[in-house]
Amino acid sequence: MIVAAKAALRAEAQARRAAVHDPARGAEALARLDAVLTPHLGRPAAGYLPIRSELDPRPAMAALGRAGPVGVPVIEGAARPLSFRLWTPDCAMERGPFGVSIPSEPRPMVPEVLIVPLLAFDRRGIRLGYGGGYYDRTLALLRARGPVLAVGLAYAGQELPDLPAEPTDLPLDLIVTEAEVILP
Ligand SMILES: Nc1nc2c(c(=O)[nH]1)N(C=O)[C@@H](CNc1ccc(C(=O)N[C@@H](CCC(=O)O)C(=O)O)cc1)CN2
Ligand SMILES: Nc1ncnc2c1ncn2[C@@H]1O[C@H](COP(=O)(O)OP(=O)(O)OP(=O)(O)O)[C@@H](O)[C@H]1O
Repeated sequence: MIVAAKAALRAEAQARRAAVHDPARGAEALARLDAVLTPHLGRPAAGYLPIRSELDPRPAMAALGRAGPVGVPVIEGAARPLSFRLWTPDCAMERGPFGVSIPSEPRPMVPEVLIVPLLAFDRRGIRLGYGGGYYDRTLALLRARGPVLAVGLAYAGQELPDLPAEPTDLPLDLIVTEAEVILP
């Protein structure tokens, strides 16, 4: 039931995000993201390299990278948590699974602060992703090891009133949009 409801929402959420994708909105969201991340500069962090109409977090990742290690996610296989490879703005990249760019050099790192991509979110911090369950498995693993800050980065137009949630869905700690910072 929930799995089918999520699948139907994904197509709608992709279209909604594509419709609000915009560099000016992205810049406003990144200004808010910088303010949120400033107290965490120096902690190991992870961002992501955007695909489709995802908001581009690379300016924030570059700032984090001047203060500490920054990684990006790598799919290790279905039903497995993500791993993270060290990323710098000029590092050599290659094409990974699902057309996502990953650093060619597999220098592993473990993030404590994560900028998380998403298709849709709600005010409770529930997120809808592409459906692999990768971030849920990854956050479960990282949170079992120590304190983690998971920050969803999205356009305000990606909000939906009440996303269907499974027991494995772990809420985000914060959601940053061009309009506001949401504390679930
Ligand atoms: N930029 C970015 N990097 C990321 C993620 C992400 O959401 N965004 N991920 C977050 O987990 C992981 C990649 N996960 C992904 C999973 C599926 C698809 C995808 O395109 N799925 C197809 C369906 C494919 C199928 O059914 O076989 C689709 O949505 O059309 C893309 C990325 C790791 N890196
Ligand atoms: N920690 C977990 N342990 C076992 N199964 C999990 C876990 N997290 C998620 N799953 C499974 O993965 C499936 C897909 O998860 P979900 O719909 O939350 O993906 P998503 O958050 O949209 O995708 P992604 O995180 O890859 O962007 C779920 O239906 C669930 O069965």
